[in-house]
Amino acid sequence: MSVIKAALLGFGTVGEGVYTAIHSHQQQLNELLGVRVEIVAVLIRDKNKKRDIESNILVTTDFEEILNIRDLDVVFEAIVGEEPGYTYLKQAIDKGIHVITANKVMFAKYGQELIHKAKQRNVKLAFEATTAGGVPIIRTIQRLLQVNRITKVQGILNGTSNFILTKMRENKLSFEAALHLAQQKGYAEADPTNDISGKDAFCKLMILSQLVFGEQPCWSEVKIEGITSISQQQIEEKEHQGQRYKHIAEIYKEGKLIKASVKPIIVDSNHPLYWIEGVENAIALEASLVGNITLQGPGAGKMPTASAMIEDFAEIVQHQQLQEKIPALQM
Ligand SMILES: NC(=O)C1=CN([C@@H]2O[C@H](COP(=O)(O)OP(=O)(O)OC[C@H]3O[C@@H](n4cnc5c(N)ncnc54)[C@H](OP(=O)(O)O)[C@@H]3O)[C@@H](O)[C@H]2O)C=CC1
Ligand SMILES: N[C@@H](CC=O)C(=O)O
Repeated sequence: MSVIKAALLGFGTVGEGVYTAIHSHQQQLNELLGVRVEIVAVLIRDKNKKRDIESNILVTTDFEEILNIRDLDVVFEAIVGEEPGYTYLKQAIDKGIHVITANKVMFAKYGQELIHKAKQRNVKLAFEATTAGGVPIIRTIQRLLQVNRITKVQGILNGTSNFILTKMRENKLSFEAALHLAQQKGYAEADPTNDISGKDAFCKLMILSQLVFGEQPCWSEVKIEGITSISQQQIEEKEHQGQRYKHIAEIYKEGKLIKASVKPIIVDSNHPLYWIEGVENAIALEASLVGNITLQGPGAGKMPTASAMIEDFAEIVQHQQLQEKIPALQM
């Protein structure tokens, strides 16, 4: 059986999830792909942290060491922020290594450039995990709605915000207590500023905009509002009126202009997003042929995000195998 060599960039919530998923689903991967997946290296920042990683795996803070691994097939990138993720992924693609990323901050800005680079280099770049955690929204748009013209996307794209709003309403938790819980559960980023300010949902919305419309609106013209100004009292008042606060990201086209917004909206039970609770995300698509489709599922957390990355991985290997059978097939 052939071996696929993989490296993990980052071993936090998501990186560790990918590590666990590869081990727990090795059998399924074997059966599906006819390969054994071997994690050969893990990139981290702090060498002194205790980690449960097999002793034969290279654990390093030096990305060069990973690039120098012979016949490395794929990297799973789950580190934080634009840099060094962008530089590392460029270097990996240049070396002909397939890339799977969860890093939306980096991808919202540099995704197009990396996709272009990957095409030139004939490697695969997959990014399902950047948007809506375990919900297969990227794949749905890419593969299942190729002929449809999508006219509008509206969704709850940040699991942490939705979790906080739900906990404040259902359990009467303070904002701080709910955020703390979201951090403990691995939903919120280590620095949760982007989650609660709306920036995280904005990055995901920009990734969807690129996918759906082939372009993004001018970032500085998009109104971005988070959930920090919503008080417990406001949430309770709305609850008594049968309404809920939902943090909603929306994008549509008006003529040639892309209109986008990210903000809390008060909705009643007639609104499909009223029912989306806790860490769940949901994305409603309006499309020319099919009409309305809503996808819903866990929007953050270790295993849902790892699931998105493993599914990307399976698709890359299958595509690679197909390409080897039909060499003329372009990526
Ligand atoms: N948590 C979630 O539910 C989701 C997260 N994401 C995205 O996935 C990525 C990872 O998230 P998450 O796992 O939660 O984050 P964590 O903060 O839990 O983990 C980040 C990991 O990256 C490593 N790291 C950070 N900076 C560097 C660097 N400069 N060089 C090498 N390693 C580095 C850290 O190393 P060390 O351990 O040494 O500190 C750590 O292992 C982020 O981009 C996030 O936005 C996407 C979808 C869902
Ligand atoms: N912090 C993010 C994680 C997933 O992208 C969120 O809460 O949605």
